Amino acid sequence: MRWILKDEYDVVVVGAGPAGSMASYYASKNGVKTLLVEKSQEIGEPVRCAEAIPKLEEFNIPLSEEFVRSYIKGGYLIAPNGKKVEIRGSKTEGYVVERKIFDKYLAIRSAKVGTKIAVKSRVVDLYPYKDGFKVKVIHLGEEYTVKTKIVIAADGMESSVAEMVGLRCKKNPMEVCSCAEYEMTGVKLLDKHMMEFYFGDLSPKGYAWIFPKGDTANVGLGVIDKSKKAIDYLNEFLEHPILEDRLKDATPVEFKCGGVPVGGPIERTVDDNIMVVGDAAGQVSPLTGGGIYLAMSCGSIAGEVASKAVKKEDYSKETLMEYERRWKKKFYNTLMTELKYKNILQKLNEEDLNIIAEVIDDKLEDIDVKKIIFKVIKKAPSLLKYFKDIIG
Ligand SMILES: Cc1cc2nc3c(=O)[nH]c(=O)nc-3n(C[C@H](O)[C@H](O)[C@H](O)COP(=O)(O)OP(=O)(O)OC[C@H]3O[C@@H](n4cnc5c(N)ncnc54)[C@H](O)[C@@H]3O)c2cc1C
Repeated sequence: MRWILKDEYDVVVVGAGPAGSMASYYASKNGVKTLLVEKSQEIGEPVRCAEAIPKLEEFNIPLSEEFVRSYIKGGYLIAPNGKKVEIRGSKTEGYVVERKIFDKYLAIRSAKVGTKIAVKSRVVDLYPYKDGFKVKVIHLGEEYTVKTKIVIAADGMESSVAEMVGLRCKKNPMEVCSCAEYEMTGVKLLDKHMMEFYFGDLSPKGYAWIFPKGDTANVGLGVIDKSKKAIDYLNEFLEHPILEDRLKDATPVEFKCGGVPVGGPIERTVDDNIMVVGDAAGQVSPLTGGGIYLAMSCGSIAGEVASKAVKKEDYSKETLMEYERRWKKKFYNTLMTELKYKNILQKLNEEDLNIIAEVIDDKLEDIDVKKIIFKVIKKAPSLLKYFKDIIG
């Protein structure tokens, strides 16, 4: 490991989550000398995730791999009065994976095309110098300085790297949804569907979920609220009468918790010699808190752009802006629209949520939110004030 940290690189990627492993894979695959630095002892651990990923087929990853636990056929939205609304379509189909194995798989795939990987190695500082950055890394108590032309900050929600270079600001923290989750055996599931519970007071400004995961299920909840811990909300949720039948034979086998940045992406994700990707850039669905697909997609773009920059020997902000243009073109509008929906959902009380569930009682093949809004307003004109912005 030590010799790896004594070398010089074209690209140093900080963080071996899905964003970092995809970025390093595409940089190395295109012949660029790449180092992936991970502070944890084991890549993929501790797990902080409900592990559901849509559109995994896009990434050319064999889905026969041992990390796939369940195929998700669709979902049910469950209202406070217990009403279930089935949703199907591209937004709800996907896979639940074993992230411990999945994250390792992605990192190993990257190593196979040439990425050097340093675990138990924490990036603690960056110093600009004429050719790029000197990256200060602590590995087993010893300090190393690694020179690189480009840094890709994929160090997750609490990204210190983005802060070090002024692309994120401590004074203006991201809006964070606090999550807690039990993986449980013995949960009575609804076929191959995930369930999402919008229950107002039980999960303030968030929602609760049950995702099938092979022999087990992830049962969790996210809240934007500081008055109580997410685990306390979760324990209350588990006691809710609506879950009595589903959980009567359930036993927790693992507890997971963490935060998801749901306030929308940061505006600037690029500067000279640096790009910020994944949770570090707030590339997370504000509505669902899902970030793996976005981290993988944006990480892939960052890796490709880094390799082009190395070939051109131009590491300037102007060249790296291709990354920002590409990810924004693909995702920015959707993320900002989801942010609007999330802000509306947070204002609705349980009665309003019941009305919406009533209105969208049909099976939804592919969610057309505008159609739903028109139906909701027809049934409950008092809700118009919330949706005015969206329908114009
Ligand atoms: C409870 C919970 C449930 C979730 N459920 C889902 C879900 O079902 N589906 C979904 O799509 N998303 C879900 N998410 C969100 C998802 O986990 C993230 O969006 C995703 O992991 C982001 O990937 P990333 O690579 O950007 O960051 P991470 O996966 O957070 O990876 C960042 C890596 O950087 C490392 N690191 C940090 N700082 C340093 C440093 N200074 N030096 C070296 N290494 C460093 C970390 O150890 C970590 O390995 C959930 C999140 C939580 C908390």
